[in-house]
Amino acid sequence: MDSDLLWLILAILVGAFCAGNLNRLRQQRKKKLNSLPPGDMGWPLIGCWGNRLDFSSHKFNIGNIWSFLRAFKSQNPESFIDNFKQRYGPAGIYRTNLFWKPSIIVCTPELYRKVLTDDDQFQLGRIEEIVIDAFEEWSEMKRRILFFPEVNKISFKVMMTIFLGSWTDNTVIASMEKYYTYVFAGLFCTPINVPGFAYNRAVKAREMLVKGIQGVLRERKQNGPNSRRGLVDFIREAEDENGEKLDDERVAIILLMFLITGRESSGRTAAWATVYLHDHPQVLQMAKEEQEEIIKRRPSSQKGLTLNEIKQMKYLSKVINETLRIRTNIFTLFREARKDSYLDGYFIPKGWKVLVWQSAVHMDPEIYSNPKQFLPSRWDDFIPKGGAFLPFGAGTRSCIGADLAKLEISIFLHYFILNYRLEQLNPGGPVNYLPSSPDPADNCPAKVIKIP
Ligand code: HEM
Repeated sequence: MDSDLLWLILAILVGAFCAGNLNRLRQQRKKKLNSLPPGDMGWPLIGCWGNRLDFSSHKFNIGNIWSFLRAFKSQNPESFIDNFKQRYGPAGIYRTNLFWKPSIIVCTPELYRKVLTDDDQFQLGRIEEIVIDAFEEWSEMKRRILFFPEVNKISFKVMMTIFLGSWTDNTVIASMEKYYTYVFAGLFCTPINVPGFAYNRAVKAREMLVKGIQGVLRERKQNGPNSRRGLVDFIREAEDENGEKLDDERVAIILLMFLITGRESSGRTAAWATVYLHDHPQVLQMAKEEQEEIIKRRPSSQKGLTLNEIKQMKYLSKVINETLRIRTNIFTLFREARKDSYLDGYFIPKGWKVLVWQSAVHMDPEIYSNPKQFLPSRWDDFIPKGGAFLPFGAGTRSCIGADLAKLEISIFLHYFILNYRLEQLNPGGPVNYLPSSPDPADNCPAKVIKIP
């Protein structure tokens, strides 16, 4: 994966962006240091004892990565930012050192938007490559594929690339996908750990997956640093104050968590959006016109999509919202009452689960008229009242991959809408809502046809 892209993803996940030209900064350092936002550059390892703000030695600075990982591991990622707020005031902008990069963290909506609208230079190359290659392969087959599982494969590849880096061998990714599929199936079956049962297969597959990731990490140690590194490289190199690192098994578990939470949901949403677009030719036409306009405005020297272009896809984002509403990925979210409490005047005993039934809210005719109708235009100037549209959850457990998911889905739809057509075998066929999320019962056999 491009290092720019990796950093973009990190920026989306933690709301940070890295400082730019180091030489220029060094020259102007004295003058500018005083105007840096409040914050600290974390713990030095070697080489920068004198001045924590010496950017020239940031490579040797483990920075704040350990507190970042600790917050993440303790299921309370916000505590990382809360800590800054407590120590340096509520400005919402702080300096730090994360993943060997001196960084500015921004955490107010205004600043967040400002940062994200300033970045024409980001290239989304590797995700685009994965998507384009898959479409070419499908269309060249000239026969039906099972559309939903195939889109999930793309999603898996994108996530592995972000996690492991763009130089990871395709065959390694393919074998890991096979094991991952068993692990995922194991989440929804009876835990009978006896050979021949799905749960036992999942346990074994998990071991193989961990071994596979350990193999990749070992190979990296042998081959030395590589510029196309992935998130995993940063995580496993991080050390705490006592010099402790996460072992490979824990790194593999973090990867598994990302895959389990992100792979099917992004893939499913991209696949349903494609199906809905093809079932609604007028909507498809409007989406296509928007994408063509974006290409027309593009300078001839530019290759591939930029983040700014994705932000211009206003109509497409309504298509994605409408898909997330009508095909809610996780129909209910769970919480547990930690103490006896009251909700809307009703008593909730300690230990009882509270299920937030998302799909009921998303299909409530009082909020969304004709809720079963796929109608992206309902999002024109429509801001749902609090709690009425939360496909990525809310609060401390909300989805950390929401921006990445929207990015991936937008790239997928951009290339599909402009270049391909979906010919389904059974349009409008039955849908399975269990074990967890809506999928076409027949996995949507379809031909992907290249538009001449
Ligand atoms: C359309 C795509 C996606 C949807 C609809 C979605 C939805 C959600 C929802 C509703 C939650 C909250 C669960 C709860 O409150 O109990 C959640 C959590 C989470 N999501 Fe996503 N997600 C998507 C994509 C992704 C991706 C691509 C990633 C990985 C990069 C990801 C990583 C996570 C993680 C790690 C959590 C757990 C956060 C925590 O417990 O602190 N998700 N997601």
